[in-house]
Amino acid sequence: MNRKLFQNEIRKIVPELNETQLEKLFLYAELLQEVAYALGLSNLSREADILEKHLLDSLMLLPHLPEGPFCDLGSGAGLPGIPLKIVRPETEVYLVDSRRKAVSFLEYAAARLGLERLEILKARVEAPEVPREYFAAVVSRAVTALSELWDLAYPLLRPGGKLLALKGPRGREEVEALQERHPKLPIRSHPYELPCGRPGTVVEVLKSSPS
Ligand SMILES: C[S@@+](CC[C@H](N)C(=O)[O-])C[C@H]1O[C@@H](n2cnc3c(N)ncnc32)[C@H](O)[C@@H]1O
Repeated sequence: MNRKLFQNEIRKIVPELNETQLEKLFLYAELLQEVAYALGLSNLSREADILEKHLLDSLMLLPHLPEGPFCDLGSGAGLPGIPLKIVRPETEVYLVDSRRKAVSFLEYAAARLGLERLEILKARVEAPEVPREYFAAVVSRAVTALSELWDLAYPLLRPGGKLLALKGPRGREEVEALQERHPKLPIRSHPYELPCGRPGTVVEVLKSSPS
């Protein structure tokens, strides 16, 4: 996907996107291509693939993302957290990853992109320094199966908050496994398809408010 096509696709999701945000998305794509790939934090080396399969894919979460602070669990090179932060600059965001290499890249990228109200934590998400019952959403891609992800995200979410997981073709099986464990848990699946034809699903799991 070239830059022009990317721009058109992004504007379908974020009609109010401004030039600064667009420039930041392109700069972030360059950092993924030049730095994250060399560090082994990204498996894609072509800008066209990075724009579509990393950035556009991450932004598929946006229509489901509530207002309020969110945490990217197992952020790696910043996916999906950094693209979401670029288009929601006022939102408080935590990027959490246990790997030093990932955190060093995240700190470098945040400085180059001039991102504020951004906490980068080198920690396992189970660790006490990650706020509990605080986040309106926990977002995550390519970290672990949905059932385990729910166990990790649940304590971080405020009541009424939601887990938003980007899942590939195995998403349906993972939803069924979680639903079997928790029959009453409100789970919704939002399927999508990237322009290259690759299917994905945003899985949304709600932490109920006490009644
Ligand atoms: C395959 S990478 C995916 C990175 C990124 N989310 C993406 O989509 O490209 C998984 C990342 O999750 C991190 N991770 C796995 N379990 C974690 C945990 N319990 N706490 C914090 N980070 C974790 C790993 O260190 C790794 O960087």
